[in-house]
Amino acid sequence: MSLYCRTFFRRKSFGCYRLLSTYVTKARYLFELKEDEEACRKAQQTGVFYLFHDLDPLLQASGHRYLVPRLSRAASLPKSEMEAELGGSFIKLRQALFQLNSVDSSLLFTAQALLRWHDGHQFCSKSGQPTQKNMAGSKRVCPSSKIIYYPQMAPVVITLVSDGARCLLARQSSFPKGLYSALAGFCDIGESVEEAVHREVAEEVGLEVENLQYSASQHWPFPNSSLMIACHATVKPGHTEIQVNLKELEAAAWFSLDEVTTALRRKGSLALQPSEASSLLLPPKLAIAHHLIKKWVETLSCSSLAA
Ligand SMILES: NC(=O)C1=CN([C@@H]2O[C@H](COP(=O)(O)OP(=O)(O)OC[C@H]3O[C@@H](n4cnc5c(N)ncnc54)[C@H](O)[C@@H]3O)[C@@H](O)[C@H]2O)C=CC1
Ligand SMILES: [Mg+2]
Repeated sequence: MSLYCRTFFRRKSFGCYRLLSTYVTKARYLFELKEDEEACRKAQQTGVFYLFHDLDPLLQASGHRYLVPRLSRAASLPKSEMEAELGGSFIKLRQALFQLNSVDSSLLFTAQALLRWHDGHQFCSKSGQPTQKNMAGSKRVCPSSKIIYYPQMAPVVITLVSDGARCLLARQSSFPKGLYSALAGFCDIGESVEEAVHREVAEEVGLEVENLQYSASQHWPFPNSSLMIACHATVKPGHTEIQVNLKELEAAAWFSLDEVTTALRRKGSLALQPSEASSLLLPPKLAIAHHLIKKWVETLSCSSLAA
């Protein structure tokens, strides 16, 4: 269901009619499912299911894409029988990233993150006793210590640093060949987003940034659940010399608008053709790093056109 549905309908409230958008109705319904075990049980009878095996979703190949079957009931069969019966395979989510549409990938990201969290929180860290999941899967409770555990995301800042004409991209040795991304790092406990951005940039490339601007955020399930907080920032004029922290990064460099624009036009998978062996590769559209880089290109292109 679209979050921005334009249909409205009437609901009686406090003796008068109030307009509630379908988005608000949906949000209230999801809240009810988290709180009301019986409502959730009923919803499961008519709801649809995504199937996972060891955190890998069941996908059906369709040309160059993957479709995500929505099943009307949960079943429990051995893996191979399930795959044969449903005409699909359980595939690593990371491998299928390029072949999923954005709605499916967002739902699968959330579902996988939730399953992983439940798997890792079977026991209370205080009493050592087994915890119990509520019907909606939105929390786990320890009957002995009464502690309630809620699914967590680790805040991560991701920053595209610019010197006005170029942007700074970096790579880790684990990245596919040629791939460069924006600087990312986990927030330390007690830190604000601003402090984390300043520290991460200083730590990873030895630069001080200013003019911090929040751009967007994204839930990212790999390797655990992170809330990616994406920002733009600039370096102080004349202070552009990079000192790469080789414990964290393999390389970092400044890239021109032309280089980045050309790389953005390159489509498809993260594998370079032999003829492009030395080319710059950028993160896929699904990743918030891609959004940051695209936004930087658009802003810079507009300002150079206006000049
Ligand atoms: N969606 C996107 O566009 C992008 C997402 N990312 C994600 O951002 C995350 C952080 O990026 P990195 O450069 O690896 O972070 P980082 O620069 O903070 O370095 C990772 C190291 O930080 C430490 N660390 C501190 N708190 C941690 C925590 N809560 N969980 C795990 N390690 C923690 C560990 O020693 C770890 O080796 C990664 O999980 C990566 O998948 C990174 C780039 C792009
Ligand atoms: Mg990092």
